[in-house]
Amino acid sequence: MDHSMDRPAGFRDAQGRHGDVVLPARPEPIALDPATTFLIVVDVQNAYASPGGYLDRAGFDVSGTGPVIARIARAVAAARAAGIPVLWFQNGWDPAYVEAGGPGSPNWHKSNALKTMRRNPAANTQLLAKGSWDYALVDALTPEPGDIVMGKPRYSGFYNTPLDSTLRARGVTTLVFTGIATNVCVESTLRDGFHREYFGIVLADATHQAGPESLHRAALANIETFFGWVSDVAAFEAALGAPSRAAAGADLAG
Ligand SMILES: NC(=O)N/C=C\C(=O)O
Repeated sequence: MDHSMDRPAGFRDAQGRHGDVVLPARPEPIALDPATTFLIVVDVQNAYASPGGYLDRAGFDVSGTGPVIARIARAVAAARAAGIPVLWFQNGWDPAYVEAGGPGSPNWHKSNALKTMRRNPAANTQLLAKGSWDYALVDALTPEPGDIVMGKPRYSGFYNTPLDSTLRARGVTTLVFTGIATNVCVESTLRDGFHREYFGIVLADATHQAGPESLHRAALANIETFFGWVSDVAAFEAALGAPSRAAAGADLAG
């Protein structure tokens, strides 16, 4: 069924933004135009989502990532059906770790991946190294032709990447975020986007934290209050006229 007639065309939201799609969100609904919107999938790599990956080895709980990945797949399908481009980030560095920075870089001191490797050199693991299983996107999510796959060397997707020029060349104003981790790379990229005049929206149930769940909630509260908008996958699907599994009574966790 074509739901496009159910939506008010040319809606102007509380921010005065104009868009054909109205997305229910906190702190208020936000209008978006699929022609000027990107869906960003942040770092859904084995490192961040799979047992045996970097976060798991560093002592972070990744047991809740499965349902999140399933909801990311739904958001990706809804975006593609609406003509919204999908951009996949992969966090990491060259196998020699030049891009990670040495002791002169705060990244060298703060990265838990680098610290985990230094703590146990005998394990000889190459966490987040390009070309490794750890760096690869999870098997359940596969970019398609027409998607953009972009590496990034730090938490923010804007730092030392062609993200800004890629978006500006396409007239993009609005970024819809999914991925891992809510409180690190998702929040960092959304914040950097805010400072470059991009409207950032997080689909909360398509993100997962690094650390305790309280960090996920805190990041979302911070984003909702200061930097952007918070919505969810069922609302995104419904706003785009995609069939929503939630509306059909399906298990949201699945
Ligand atoms: N993708 C992320 O949010 N990464 C979080 C931590 C790290 O990369 O060490």
